[in-house]
Amino acid sequence: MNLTPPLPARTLTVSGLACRRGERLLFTGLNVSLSAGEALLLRGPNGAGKTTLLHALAGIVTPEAGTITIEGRDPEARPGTDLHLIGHLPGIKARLTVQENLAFWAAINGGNGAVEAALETVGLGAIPRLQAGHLSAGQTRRLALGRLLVSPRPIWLLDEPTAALDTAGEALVGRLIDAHLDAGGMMIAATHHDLALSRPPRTLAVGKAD
Ligand SMILES: Nc1ncnc2c1ncn2[C@@H]1O[C@H](COP(=O)(O)OP(=O)(O)OP(=O)(O)O)[C@@H](O)[C@H]1O
Repeated sequence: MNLTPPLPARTLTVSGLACRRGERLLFTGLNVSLSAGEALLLRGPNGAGKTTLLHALAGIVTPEAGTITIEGRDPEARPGTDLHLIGHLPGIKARLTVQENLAFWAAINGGNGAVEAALETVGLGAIPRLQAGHLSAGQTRRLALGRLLVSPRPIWLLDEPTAALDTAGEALVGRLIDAHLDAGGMMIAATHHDLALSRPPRTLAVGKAD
């Protein structure tokens, strides 16, 4: 699958990261670095802090300590413009159609407008005019994944990307990530499941050591 053009190379370096939520210090001293073409799976039990780490990487949670450095990014660019965060909440507008949702995301993310191709790829090509509020859980997840395709960005942060997906959907996620890595992107996913990737990803245990 060749979905994305060559992506601008980035290096992500996390040093001594600590994150707190309320009274709880979720993790401390977290170090990892990732280069173009690499994938990292975040592992840990419920509540360990995987989503919090993704949000810190996306710049929407302020760490308690440590640094997150993205080398290669345009220092003039707005924060977050070289990454996608696909979280538990799909960010879909229920009253817009399937096609309108992706067109909306392409427009606000400065995308390439390849909405029809993206819908075909994620398996929603037959229902572009259906209101997104009527989609099933798995179809909703597929539409959220379509956002990755209409505005290519080098860093994908995915929270349980296979949630609600059937077997074919799980394979689709693997192919999308493989193509993204082949194009020079990087991907970090919080997941309790293995992803169907062609090359074994690195893993990082998130949570307190005690
Ligand atoms: N805004 C918040 N205020 C207070 N506590 C929070 C907040 N957001 C998350 N938490 C708490 O932080 C902890 C870590 O949550 P997080 O969602 O990062 O875990 P996770 O490892 O992704 O879990 P899961 O595997 O269940 O998705 C949890 O105990 C959660 O209740």
